[in-house]
Amino acid sequence: MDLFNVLTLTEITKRLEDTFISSLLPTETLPLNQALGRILADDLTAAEDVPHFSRSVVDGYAVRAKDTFGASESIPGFLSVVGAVEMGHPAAHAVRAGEAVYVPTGGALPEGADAVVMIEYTEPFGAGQIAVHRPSAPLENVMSKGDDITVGETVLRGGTRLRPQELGVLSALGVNSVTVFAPLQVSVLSTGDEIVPIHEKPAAGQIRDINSYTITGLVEAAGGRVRRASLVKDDFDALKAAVAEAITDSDLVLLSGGSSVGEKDYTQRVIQAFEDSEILAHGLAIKPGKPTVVARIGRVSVFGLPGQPASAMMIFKAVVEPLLQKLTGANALPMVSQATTNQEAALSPSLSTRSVLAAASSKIHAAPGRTTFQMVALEMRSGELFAVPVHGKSGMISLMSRADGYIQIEPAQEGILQNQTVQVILF
Ligand SMILES: Nc1nc2c(c(=O)[nH]1)N[C@H]1C(S)=C(S)[C@@H](COP(=O)(O)OP(=O)(O)OC[C@H]3O[C@@H](n4cnc5c(N)ncnc54)[C@H](O)[C@@H]3O)O[C@H]1N2
Ligand code: MOO
Repeated sequence: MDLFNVLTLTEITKRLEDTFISSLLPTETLPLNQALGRILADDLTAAEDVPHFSRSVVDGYAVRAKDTFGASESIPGFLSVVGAVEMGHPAAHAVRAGEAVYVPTGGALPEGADAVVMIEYTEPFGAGQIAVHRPSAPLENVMSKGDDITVGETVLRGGTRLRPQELGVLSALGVNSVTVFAPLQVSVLSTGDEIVPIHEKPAAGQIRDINSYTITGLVEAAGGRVRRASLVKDDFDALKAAVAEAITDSDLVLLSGGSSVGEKDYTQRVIQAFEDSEILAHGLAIKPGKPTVVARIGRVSVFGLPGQPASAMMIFKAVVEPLLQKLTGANALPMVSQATTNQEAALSPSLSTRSVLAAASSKIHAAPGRTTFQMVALEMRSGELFAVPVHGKSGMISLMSRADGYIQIEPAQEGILQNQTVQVILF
């Protein structure tokens, strides 16, 4: 196959960074309830303490801890109850020596008190007295002012993807709108004369369009916005027109099919027909997914993903997603792990990926000189987690559906031995 300009994963990642990562990305300010999954543009400093008053974390009696020292089941301490805290109000009574104030969970800690005894360790003793059966340590059952978040603290870093818990931090601080990076606009173009829309029954020789759905899903899961997902025939002019339209409103164009060097594989020729275009790579030293085109038209990054559904997904995960993350301002982690062993890889996982360590259930072969991606299913066997290779042709979509994740075998590695610990990057 006459692919030229074949680059390794490390090389293409570097080229992509050099070509596309510019300094400032567009931002927008959104109400907090629309910011889930978006990437915070700037560091956020707490303007107040959370909580901004000391609170009880249990239902019980606010006390001075030293008044309870030595209290036990057989020799309780006795305290006078001088009041009760109302939720949503500051404590109306201070606690002095020998006194206690009832406080519900989350209620304000009265002045003078430094601990709360849980109600189950007390007993009413008549005449406004309680018996305390257990000693309390200072600050026991108390969340002090600023314990959760301290004023002046950098609570969130720019580049953080906002998960539900980050929205929680922002709400605790009363931040009701946030500045986030604008999502990347993406066009998904699936090519092939044999591909039919999924509502059609394919005739012999035809197949339904899988890639539009898998690639759209991958883009959306990575925080991008799909402007269009269209099917295009294997026709130079039709493909050129589709790409011309896509680059008017997209930051990233993802073609699939036609990236090889067959007679009707137009991707590379169409890209080259645009002014100010550049082929960064045609062919990657990656398995699967070797016939990939990586290019630039103006400031738009254009990928010709392999037509095989599993390969197209894999190339997206390995090459496109790290770029997409970078371009949307996600945390400045390195785009590629330089790791040569799995131990190192475990320490430098790629962007926004989650991984687990597991033992390889069998020997896994690798393609010499290429980065090999091996799909695996995870299985628990007698309390140990195993990565079981999922084998099949890269045209099989069920292969991806059976896989929980994949392992990345570096070009210098010969393969994986049975029982060797591997890092499984989860889908
Ligand atoms: N002589 C050689 N032929 C091929 C080589 C090679 O090294 N030498 N590499 C093979 C590999 S590996 C791949 S991957 C494919 C990639 O080729 P293309 O990117 O040009 O893709 P197509 O030929 O158009 O399609 C390949 C395959 O995928 C199916 N396909 C395409 N689009 C979709 C879609 N949207 N939904 C579902 N399936 C799709 C298509 O029907 C083909 O079966 O090249 C090999 N050939
Ligand atoms: O490399 Mo192809 O992308 O195996 O299917």
